[in-house]
Amino acid sequence: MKTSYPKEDIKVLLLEGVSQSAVESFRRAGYSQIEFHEKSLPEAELKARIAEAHIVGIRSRSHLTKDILENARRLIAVGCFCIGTNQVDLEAARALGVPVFNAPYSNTRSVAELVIAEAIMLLRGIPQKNALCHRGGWTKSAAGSFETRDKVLGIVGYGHIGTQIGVLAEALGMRVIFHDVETKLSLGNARAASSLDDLLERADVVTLHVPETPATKLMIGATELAKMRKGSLLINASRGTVVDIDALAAALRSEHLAGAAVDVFPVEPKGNDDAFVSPLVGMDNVILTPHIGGSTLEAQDNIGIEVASKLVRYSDNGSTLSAVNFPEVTLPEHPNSRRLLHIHRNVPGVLSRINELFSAGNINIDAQFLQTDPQVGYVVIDVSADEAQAAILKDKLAAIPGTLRSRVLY
Ligand SMILES: NC(=O)C1=CN([C@@H]2O[C@H](COP(=O)(O)OP(=O)(O)OC[C@H]3O[C@@H](n4cnc5c(N)ncnc54)[C@H](O)[C@@H]3O)[C@@H](O)[C@H]2O)C=CC1
Ligand SMILES: O=C(O)CCC(=O)C(=O)O
Repeated sequence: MKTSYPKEDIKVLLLEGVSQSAVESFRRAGYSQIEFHEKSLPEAELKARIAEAHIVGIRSRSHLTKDILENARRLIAVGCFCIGTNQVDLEAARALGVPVFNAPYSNTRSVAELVIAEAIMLLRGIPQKNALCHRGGWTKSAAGSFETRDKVLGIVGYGHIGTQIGVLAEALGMRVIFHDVETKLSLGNARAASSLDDLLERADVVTLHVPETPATKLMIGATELAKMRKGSLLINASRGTVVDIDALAAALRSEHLAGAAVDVFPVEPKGNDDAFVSPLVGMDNVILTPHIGGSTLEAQDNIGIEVASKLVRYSDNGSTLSAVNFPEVTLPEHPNSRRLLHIHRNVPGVLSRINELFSAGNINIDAQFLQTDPQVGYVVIDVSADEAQAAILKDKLAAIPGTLRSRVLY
């Protein structure tokens, strides 16, 4: 059957060593042209490779800027094999008619477990004791070493990760307070702090779980660090832009903070062979991890399956359920119809032009699905048409002013 993109022609570009479960999911779904890279690509190479691809899968390192997306003429969808989507210019992707998918849940437990482990380690002063032992030292002492029980954990960003941390922390006997821009249902005995400052002033351990947005950029700077309790601890496994890293280094040097655990950095190496540079390097009381909060085999395996299946579903069936930048439609299968997709700028008149086209051609519409957001309209039309009629319709759809993408799916 003639479609706009026969499956065997669809090129899938997978970067940053996304799990093999993703590769297997694409193969099982009948996609054979899969290009897999262990690392992120340098910008020029990324631009060149993505220009050939119909589907691209990335993690947090590859920045899909407006320029790169506009150059990716064949691209139909982007998969972020992670939670964060700040590395993609979502507006630019939407304006080009490209939905972006992610995995909003699959690695949250892994981050939560790491944060709890780090809170225990920091409260016991283990990072500095461990470092000293490695240098042949020995400090058998209880000074500066605390149980988690009855300590106050302040969670900034009480979403999927923050709430799980709260539940795990309460099981250890910690008292949990949180701050969020939204009103949130408290789980267990957790209580909302009256403000970020209130949280910073009360918590023994502050842990950050907000997304990267303009509002969270440098949310924790010198002023906020000064508000934290003397001897308290900071954990950041959210995004490197959330904390002023030089101010954090200064707060640790002055011993206002007793320690920190940092998984994300304003500038991160592009891959495992690149050097890591940070003002926190060499501080024994700081746990440094290479952005591996969500890097467990379980999480990566699940993410691979979750995101690949969303991309396959969009490519095979047109469903955009859970796209982060795009009108969402869930579509039933109509195997006896032909399915046409039309993505357009949401301006008056497009829908009537689409419908006129079918009535003028005397083509029966078996089902029609429409979803819009203020910028983009997405229409899926199942029709009784033969192959030649579908091809003509697709060309006519493509000629409607305001069209971003059109496609014969099956
Ligand atoms: N280190 C790692 O490997 C990983 C890091 N992450 C990062 O963690 C972030 C959080 O993940 P989830 O909990 O799943 O996201 P989520 O979306 O479920 O929760 C984020 C919470 O932050 C709140 N928030 C947003 N802006 C805020 C602000 N200005 N002030 C206070 N609260 C604000 C939201 O209302 C929401 O409740 C992700 O966006 C990602 O950047 C996620 C997974 C792995
Ligand atoms: O594992 C990754 O590549 C990124 C994890 C992360 O930061 C996320 O899921 O937002």
